[in-house]
Amino acid sequence: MTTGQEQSHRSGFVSFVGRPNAGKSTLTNALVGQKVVITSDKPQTTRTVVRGIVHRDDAQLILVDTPGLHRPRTLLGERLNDLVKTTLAEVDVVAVCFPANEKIGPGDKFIATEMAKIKRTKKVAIATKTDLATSEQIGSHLLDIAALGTEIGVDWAEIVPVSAKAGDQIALLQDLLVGQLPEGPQLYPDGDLTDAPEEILAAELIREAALDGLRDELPHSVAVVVEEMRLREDRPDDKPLLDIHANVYVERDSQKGILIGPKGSRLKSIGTTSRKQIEALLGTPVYLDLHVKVAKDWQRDPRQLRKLGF
Ligand SMILES: Nc1nc2c(ncn2[C@@H]2O[C@H](COP(=O)(O)OP(=O)(O)OP(=O)(O)O)[C@@H](O)[C@H]2O)c(=O)[nH]1
Repeated sequence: MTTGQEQSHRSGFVSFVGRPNAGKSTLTNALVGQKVVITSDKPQTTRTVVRGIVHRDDAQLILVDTPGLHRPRTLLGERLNDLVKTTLAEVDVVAVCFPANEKIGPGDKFIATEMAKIKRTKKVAIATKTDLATSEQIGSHLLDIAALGTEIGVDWAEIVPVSAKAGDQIALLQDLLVGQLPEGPQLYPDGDLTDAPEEILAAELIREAALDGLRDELPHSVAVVVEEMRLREDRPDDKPLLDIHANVYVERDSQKGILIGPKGSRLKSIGTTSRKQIEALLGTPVYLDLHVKVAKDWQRDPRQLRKLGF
């Protein structure tokens, strides 16, 4: 039993929402202090619910990254929206991201209105990407966020301007989010940055590298599955090597050609880029074996979706 002298410990779950490209993934990484979630300049590329974990002496903040809420166009889109809603009803805090360099629009309003329906969860508003806005813009953006709250009936527990890129106000945001958490024990062991299986993290990094430089319509067609990941046997203890075999799935032959590139050049650079990132994340040298495969129209096929982990 505590005597009242000790500092209380808080723990809980926070989820970032906001329209595509609002900066949710970048913010998750900035708060955790390490890259655990893929970021991309293509909207709606975040698919897996990966948690980043912030460890502090006084608190544990578990960040749940969700795909952007959007009107579903395919079966995949519907699954994503279901995933988002289930996640949001279970977290302690929903942090709604409004990019400071853009006016609040119908998309933001749609999301904030959906959030207003989730009564139990506390809501925090975050003005993201403040490095892209002038102080006048930031000022009126904050007023707009407050006005939106009044209009749709959301009581913002906090309204915080931040820049994940510049690292501005990230520590303050961390404090404010911790302040919204209930008292509770540490939920994850020290040092865990995420509870996503390493296979999922590796698959996300490969997917991110594969998407780099692709045109708008292709990102939705790319899925990555790590088929096998294991330490190679008969290696000296101080020279481990992790073997990873992964498949990159696309929906059509033409897309396969694009991903592979002339003489396999694109696939090779996808492999090199993602291998380095996986090595940095897991701290082990990696041998990465990548194959591109066609899974016809996988986004519309429930069986294939399950196989690809959705
Ligand atoms: N200048 C600047 N750019 C940022 C900042 N945060 C994110 N970005 C950029 O904005 C783009 C989108 O960022 P993400 O973090 O992937 O956005 P998201 O909300 O997770 O996107 P979805 O997965 O599409 O929902 C990327 O190109 C980021 O580099 C920031 O603080 N400043």
